[in-house]
Amino acid sequence: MWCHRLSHLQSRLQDLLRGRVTHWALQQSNFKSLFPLAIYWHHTASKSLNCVWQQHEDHFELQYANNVMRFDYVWLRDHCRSASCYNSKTHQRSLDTASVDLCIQPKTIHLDETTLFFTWPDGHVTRYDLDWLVKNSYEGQKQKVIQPRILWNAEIYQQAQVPAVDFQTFLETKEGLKNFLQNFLLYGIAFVENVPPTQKHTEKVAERISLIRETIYGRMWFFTSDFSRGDTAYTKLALDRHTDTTYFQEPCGIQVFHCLKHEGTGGRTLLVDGFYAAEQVLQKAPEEFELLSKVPLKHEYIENVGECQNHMIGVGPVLNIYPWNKELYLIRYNNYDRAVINTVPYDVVHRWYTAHRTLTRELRRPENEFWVKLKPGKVLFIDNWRVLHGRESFTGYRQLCGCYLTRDDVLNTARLLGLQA
Ligand SMILES: C[N+](C)(C)CCCC[C@H](N)C(=O)O
Ligand SMILES: O=C(O)CCC(=O)C(=O)O
Ligand SMILES: [Fe+2]
Repeated sequence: MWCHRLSHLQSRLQDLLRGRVTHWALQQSNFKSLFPLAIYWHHTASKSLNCVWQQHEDHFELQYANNVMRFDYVWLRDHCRSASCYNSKTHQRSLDTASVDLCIQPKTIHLDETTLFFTWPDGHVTRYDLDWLVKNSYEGQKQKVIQPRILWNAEIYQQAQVPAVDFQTFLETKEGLKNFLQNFLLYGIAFVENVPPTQKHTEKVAERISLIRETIYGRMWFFTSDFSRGDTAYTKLALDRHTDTTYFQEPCGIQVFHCLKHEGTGGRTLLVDGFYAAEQVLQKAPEEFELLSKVPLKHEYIENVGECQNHMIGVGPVLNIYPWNKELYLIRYNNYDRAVINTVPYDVVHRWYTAHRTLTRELRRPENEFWVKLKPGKVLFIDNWRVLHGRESFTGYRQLCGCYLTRDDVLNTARLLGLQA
């Protein structure tokens, strides 16, 4: 932003020569204090408001409600909520951001009660409520989590005694739905019980909270151990903990399981909170956590069984975190479907394997394993971006039905019910 600084400095020097300096602290003679523009802190008249601000050369600084916030001038112009810049009916920006001068600076700034007024060089006025700025500042967001969660191991989950919601209550009441979603958001798993054991009823349950995500497995799927598809899921073999569809660019957000029938032994479902395990890695070996969040890998699904021919590739790190607050939002963990690692130099690969081992060790701790036998009538929702699932090998005839859900639509439902998601 040199254009900014130079032109500003020039006009300041001109002001100095003409003796038109207003907010210029001449008594401060050290070099550093001469050049940053704003030396002058503006205090509010009312002491109770406790707000001070300063107009710097390239940003606006605001201290309010125990926050120190810095705002870029283009940002301040871009977020203008005036009628000509923002359509409050559609909640969409009308302003063409590309028309804003990247060196823009306000001509004047003033505070009236709790509203800041920025007057721009063309005379346009932007107003911001102080609380809106606090809520929407980077500094404010950085300290907030996007989604509150309760991380669990088997004991924590069992002690929490999270109730399952009844089928009728879930379908017919807003509270039933809201309680269910709140638990799902907090723990990453939730159950609906007393569901008639059919595919149609399972679909109804799924549709109560989201659109169903159709994939190569269909919309609603129904499977047994007939190897009708080229994947170990369609056998009687045990499956170690994993998340599904790691080979999609966006892995499916939620998985719904309903066991419609099992005449035989074994076949219990294993659930592990991947975020709890990742948190242990962060505590014990932060540099390994960081590596797992930085190294991108491929997962792959290659199928060639009968009519089913598919080749899916998804790329991304094992741990996905928001860069501004480091919050974990997606774990991609499937050792069966992990593709050849060919995107990483050998020395990083070795460190990656070490980090992956640390995470695997945490995921495999028996105290982190929650085992449950799925029974007809009990529908399980799993946050496939957080909780890993697996199964014990089994004997006999076992039918499972379910579907994947689009994460956006589940969160949409939750937000409309007033939940933080
Ligand atoms: C659930 N359903 C049986 C339809 C699909 C199974 C997908 C299995 C695959 N290995 C994965 O983990 O993504
Ligand atoms: O058979 C099961 O219980 C689950 C298999 C599985 O991992 C899947 O279908 O995604
Ligand atoms: Fe799976």
